[in-house]
Amino acid sequence: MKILTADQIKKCDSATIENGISSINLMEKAANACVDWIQVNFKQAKRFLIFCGQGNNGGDGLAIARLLYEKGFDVEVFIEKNQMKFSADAEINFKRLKLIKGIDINNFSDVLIVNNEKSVIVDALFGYGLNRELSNDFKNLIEKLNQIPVPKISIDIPTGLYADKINEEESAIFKADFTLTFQFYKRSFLHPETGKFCGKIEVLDIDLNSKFIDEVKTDYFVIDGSLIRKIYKPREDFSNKGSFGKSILIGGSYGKIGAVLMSTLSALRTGSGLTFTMAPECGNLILQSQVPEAMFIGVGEKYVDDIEVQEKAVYGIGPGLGKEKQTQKALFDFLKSYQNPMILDADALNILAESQNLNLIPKNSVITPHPLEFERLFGKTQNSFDRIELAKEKAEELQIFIVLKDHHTAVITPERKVYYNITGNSGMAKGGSGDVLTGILTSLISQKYDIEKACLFGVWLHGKAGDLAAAEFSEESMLPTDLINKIGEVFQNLS
Ligand SMILES: NC(=O)C1=CN([C@@H]2O[C@H](COP(=O)(O)OP(=O)(O)OC[C@H]3O[C@@H](n4cnc5c(N)ncnc54)[C@H](OP(=O)(O)O)[C@@H]3O)[C@@H](O)[C@H]2O)[C@@H](O)CC1
Ligand SMILES: [K+]
Repeated sequence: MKILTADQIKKCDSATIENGISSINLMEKAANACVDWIQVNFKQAKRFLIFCGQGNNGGDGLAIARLLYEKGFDVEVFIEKNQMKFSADAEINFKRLKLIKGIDINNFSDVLIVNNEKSVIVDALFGYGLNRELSNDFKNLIEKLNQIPVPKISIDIPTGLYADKINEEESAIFKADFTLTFQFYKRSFLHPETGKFCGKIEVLDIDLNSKFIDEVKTDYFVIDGSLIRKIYKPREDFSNKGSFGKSILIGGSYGKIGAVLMSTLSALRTGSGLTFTMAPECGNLILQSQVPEAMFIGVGEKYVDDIEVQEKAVYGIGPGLGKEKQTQKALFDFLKSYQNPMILDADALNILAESQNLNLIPKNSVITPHPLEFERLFGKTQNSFDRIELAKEKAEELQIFIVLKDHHTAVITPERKVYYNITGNSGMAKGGSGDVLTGILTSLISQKYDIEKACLFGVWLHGKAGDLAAAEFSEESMLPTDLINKIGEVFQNLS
């Protein structure tokens, strides 16, 4: 799914209107989509307190107020009575609303502390039209609303957030439990500094002009289920273990054998035909007894001191590797003698960061840093938006894929495209989750998935398995090994 900027959404809006539907009817459609969702998800609510701005986001709020009232809910509307100069469509909806006797229209300043647990606050103050910091009056209102302990819904975007950039200063931002957004994810929903204000995101389809959406150019995408269905290749009949590639996971050191073990197990669970673990001898017994399906190649006693080059294999290097001098030398020797794409993670990245010898990374390789590893490799950035920009530069410069791990992991391609993943949960923020991802990616690439597609599929699959694990064990209790055991269920649901 494409992510558009606020500017592009505005153009998409116009293209939709030029194509037949009037702007007021488009607003009605948007409001109806919200009300349909609210009716299903807030059946028990009694009273909706709806805060409306003067633009079209406010217009949506005014239409939602009328429609909810018609469905039998109690509704109160809050506007800035003295300074209101509504947009054309908001004005029409305001007039429609005023015809209804049962809806109180109050001033923002009339907001009281609401303790009724059956009340819901709806934020329709600003949407994608926000183009500057909020005035103090709005900031005070939002701070007040954020204190009220009732469920909160934002229409399109939580007020105070921009659609596609980070706020310049400490701003007051409406803290939603749910954001009902129209047609597209906005970039700000997917970054940690801004996304934390959105709560659960529901994307509501309002039939915006599909030709415009198909043709509009963007570097930013969300990885959704329909994209994955196009990427997924079911296993062919009449095949043998040689048809599904050879994965070699390299890593482990004394005390960190578990990391490479989890990568190995994940590669197997993702379908790798032949799977090897290249690890120090101290891991032999552990690996052979825990993962009998994998073959063991001993390299060193307590840490990896050599990397064997094998034909027609895909290497995933780094989990639990450590940074011993001999290990560093083994990695550099290997990178100097082997130029095929590989997956580099964890200590393999830390070793490269210390040497700053990043040109040794073979073209089309995949690196999987978390934000701190990214910083060690490429330097500090001010925020996660800047981090993505730097990642785009580096992915192009080095001609590699960067899988930037975060709450919403992003895949950045050498063509500077950015794909945000929306599966996964905070139960995965535990040591070991990254090792699982390395195994999954190695496995998919060894099965001849195109590298970009393997990255998209891999991060999605990883998150999806994490979601199934969280549903069974809770985010707190789920382990990376539970996630590995759920990979199969994700494949079952795909086929
Ligand atoms: N295709 C879709 O997705 C559809 C979208 N729809 C809805 O339309 C919404 C976008 O509406 P919108 O363009 O009227 O902008 P909105 O956010 O209401 O702001 C209003 C105006 O406020 C101003 N302003 C800006 N910053 C400010 C500030 N800090 N303090 C004070 N004022 C400030 C600025 O005007 P300016 O002052 O710059 O002239 C701005 O234009 C969208 O989010 C969705 O809810 C649906 O109805 C139909 C389909
Ligand atoms: K809003």
